[in-house]
Amino acid sequence: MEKGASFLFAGTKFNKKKFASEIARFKEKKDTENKVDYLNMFESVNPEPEEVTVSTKKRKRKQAVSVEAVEGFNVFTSSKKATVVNEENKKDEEEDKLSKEKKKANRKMEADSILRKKYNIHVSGNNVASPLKSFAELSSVYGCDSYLLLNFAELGFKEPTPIQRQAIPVLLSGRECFACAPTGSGKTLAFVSPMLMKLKHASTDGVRAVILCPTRELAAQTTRECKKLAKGNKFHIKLLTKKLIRSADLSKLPCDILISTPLRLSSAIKKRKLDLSRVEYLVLDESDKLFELGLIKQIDSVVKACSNPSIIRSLFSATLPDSVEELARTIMHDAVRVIIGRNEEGKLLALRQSFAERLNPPVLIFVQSKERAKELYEELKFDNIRVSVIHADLSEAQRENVVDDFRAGKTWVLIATDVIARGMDFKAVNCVINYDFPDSAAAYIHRIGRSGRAGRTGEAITFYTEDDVPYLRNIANVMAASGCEVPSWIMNLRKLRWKKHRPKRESILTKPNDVKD
Ligand SMILES: Nc1ncnc2c1ncn2[C@@H]1O[C@H](COP(=O)(O)OP(=O)(O)OP(=O)(O)O)[C@@H](O)[C@H]1O
Repeated sequence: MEKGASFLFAGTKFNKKKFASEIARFKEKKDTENKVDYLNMFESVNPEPEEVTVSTKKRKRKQAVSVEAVEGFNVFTSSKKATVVNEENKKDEEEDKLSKEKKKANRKMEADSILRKKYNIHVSGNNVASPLKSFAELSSVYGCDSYLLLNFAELGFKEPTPIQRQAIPVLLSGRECFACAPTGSGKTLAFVSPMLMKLKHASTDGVRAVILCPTRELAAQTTRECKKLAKGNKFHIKLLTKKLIRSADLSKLPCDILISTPLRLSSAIKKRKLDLSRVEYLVLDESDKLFELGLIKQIDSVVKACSNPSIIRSLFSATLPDSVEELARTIMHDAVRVIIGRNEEGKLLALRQSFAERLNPPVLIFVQSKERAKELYEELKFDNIRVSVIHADLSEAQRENVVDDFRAGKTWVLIATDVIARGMDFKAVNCVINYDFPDSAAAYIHRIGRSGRAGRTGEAITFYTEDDVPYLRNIANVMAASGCEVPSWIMNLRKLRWKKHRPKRESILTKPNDVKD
């Protein structure tokens, strides 16, 4: 299965003590009342819809205009009044400008999100550059030299692939990036093109860009690709070979882009044959394989040798194991994460990975419908964990059995929906996993209230996909108030009015429905 996990998830510890009074209030009331209560309590609602603000402003502006028409006759008699009117006009103009800019920014965000959805691009990070609509934008927006576009055409590349659409503008905007896209999806062009565009021309100032590949064969292949893309420009593109290390004085070698394996490059650094202090771009290609091969020490020495403080580092990978994420986090600053692939597949992978690393039963998993509860059960039942499911299609007696088994520790993981879990008392659940994002703040509190009962702390993990991002801010306050560290980009999101948020999600099943075991 493709391991390109296109998911995002966040964990929070829910402090039951801190929320004791709120939970008590919640329990006592009916659902609809609760919703209002919690929305107010955690300020999840924008109390002033934008429409209202805009129309108020319009009214104000109209008033100012009518004042101006009358006051205009008095311009010479009352300069004070004229100044006031002028100032008001200026203020109005500024407000107008701001509102236009805001609308433009909103339109751009919408267009970006439509494009990302179309190409299954998932991003995280602040102010992520817009995805490319076409290769032509490289020239119209980013001033790309014509040779590169000619080379694309000559190679028969008509449209950017999804990873190219997003990773290229991210790197061109000067951001660090870690990108995950399936094998054969055009990652090489995604990191080589911005490199060529930023380096602009060949120089003899020493090594300016480094690409690390896990094996000699891959390094040689990347060198060939790189040369094809740079055709027409006189860049010095070198593959670090044994022969090159032996024969040349590397410090004098004209080299714009150096491609190597970590082993070979770190050994050249050790022998003080290379100065990498001017490197502006460092790419770790196939970073998942670099780790599999245990090359962390060598990678580390290369990262350290590339000591230019304004260096842009990027990681490209076909899968996204924890080791790669961890490295990305330690070596990069303010990096943008770009993932190409399916959301639901990512969630399932994340769940399996989390169980493989640590399973601390009892674990309660919430999904948004009984169909999805059954699907997730189908996926997990053959994994080596004791899992069961509870949904409305089970008889009363069956449901009771399921709950009894869970309480007795016979099953470790229970999959449930909000409806069925309401009112059931699962004692001492260690971890609640919101596999599907809750559809309201009330549901979130209901769910995480199942963990860490009787004053103990519990863990809550919430998976979210692109569809859920607009609603993240609405649970952020609850998370923050319970002592969880919430990333600033989530806190900076706009608060939305909670609609019943239950987006249509892709099936959880990795096998088509008609394939039976
Ligand atoms: N925009 C494009 N349109 C058509 N073909 C492309 C495009 N970009 C790259 N290719 C071609 O797709 C193939 C795969 O590209 P590439 O090797 O870069 O993929 P990759 O994601 O790096 O895969 P791997 O993980 O196997 O290294 C290559 O033959 C490349 O020339």
